[in-house]
Amino acid sequence: MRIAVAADSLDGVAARIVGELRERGHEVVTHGALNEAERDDWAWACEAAARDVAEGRAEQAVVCCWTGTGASIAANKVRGVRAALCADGARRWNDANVLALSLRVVSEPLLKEILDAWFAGTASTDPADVANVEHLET
Ligand SMILES: O=C(CO)[C@H](O)[C@H](O)COP(=O)(O)O
Repeated sequence: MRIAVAADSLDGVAARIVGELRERGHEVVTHGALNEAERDDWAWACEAAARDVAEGRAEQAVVCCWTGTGASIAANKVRGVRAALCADGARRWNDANVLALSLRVVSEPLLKEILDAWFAGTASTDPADVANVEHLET
């Protein structure tokens, strides 16, 4: 899978995310502090990763800032993106296509668990769940 990853700093598990995804066989596109050619402020970096998903250059994205909050806000302003701030059930109930992480809170062991759960998860096909997700596009 092609995955866009954005972070506003190299603190915490930021660089580890890229390594973990590559070890799982994914192709990674980097933004922000992970890409020296780009602006590293969270509002710009996380929007760029979200646009990769919305415009078909990536299937999923992982966006990070210190709290994860700004990352999720920046990603969710992009139409077609459903960013979840590291929340239980995000893939199944919300068909989320962007994972937002807090670099402050997430340890390396927790990062591995989150990435395993995220990429093993699939969206619910229950009509009520599908209707909720479709309504987000309207
Ligand atoms: O969590 C964040 C935004 O939600 C930022 O990572 C945090 O505010 C730090 O930003 P900066 O390094 O630019 O001061």
